[in-house]
Amino acid sequence: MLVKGEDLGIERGGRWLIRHVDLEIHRGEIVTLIGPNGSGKSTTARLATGVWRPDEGRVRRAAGLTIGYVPQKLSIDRTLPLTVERLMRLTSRREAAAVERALERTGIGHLRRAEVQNLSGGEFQRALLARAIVGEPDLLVLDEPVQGVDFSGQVAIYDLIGQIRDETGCGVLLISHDLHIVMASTDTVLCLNGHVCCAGAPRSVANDPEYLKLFGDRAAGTLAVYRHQHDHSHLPDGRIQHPDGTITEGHDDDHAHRPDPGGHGVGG
Ligand SMILES: Nc1ncnc2c1ncn2[C@@H]1O[C@H](COP(=O)(O)OP(=O)(O)OP(=O)(O)O)[C@@H](O)[C@H]1O
Repeated sequence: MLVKGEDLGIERGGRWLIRHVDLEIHRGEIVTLIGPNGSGKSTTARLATGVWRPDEGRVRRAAGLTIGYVPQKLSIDRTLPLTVERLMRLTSRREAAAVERALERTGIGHLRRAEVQNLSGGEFQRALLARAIVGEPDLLVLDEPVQGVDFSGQVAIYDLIGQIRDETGCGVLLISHDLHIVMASTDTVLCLNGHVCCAGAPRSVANDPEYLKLFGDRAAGTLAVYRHQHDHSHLPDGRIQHPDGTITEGHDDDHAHRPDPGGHGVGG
């Protein structure tokens, strides 16, 4: 267990931002927080990491837990001259070799000396991810790590996060708005709306009436995609076997809309 929060509540200005939230993150597990704007996702992440203390409930963290963080907003002016290398060391001292490894790991080793202001949306997010993993943390906390990234770039970044998890065994607490990707690349989903509406494996959350109520048509869409992904198997020769046993030729466009960046986390 890396982090365990029980019955968490936090009050600001006479209002409960979240209440009765339970959360548990294990080594090697990707836990994703979803929910509408203002539903308490970032607040929950702040409590989990200890940036804020809960007014109710308690949080336990593994002894000596180290955390790498990609914030939702970075308080740097992206128009100021700043190289990627310096961005990596802005808030903590890091060995040059560790910085280089992290940049290589996130696929932007060649951009070490590039100006941050010239990076594309995807490159910038990769730089933030690199910055979060330099210290090889036990837990990665990623608050909307694909902002400003186009769809295929998002899939690639989620795929990368899954690879980092596989290689390092770190736990990941993710905040995401993309229900499709979340359902495909997460172990556990926590659906928030000031409280926990529903939680569990993506499959069970996608079928939960609370989830469907909260996200309406968007949820119905995820469910369709989710069922589509999991109602058949892919044979080694590329053909597709359906639940009734029939086999059809696999077509590339069959999965054109499929967001699964590599099948991390969800069992078939
Ligand atoms: N320091 C604070 N003082 C008072 N209220 C706050 C504070 N920080 C956040 N809130 C309020 O808490 C609620 C939850 O905010 P939070 O940022 O956790 O939501 P979120 O689910 O991450 O939203 P989004 O998807 O828009 O990022 C919001 O109504 C927000 O206005």
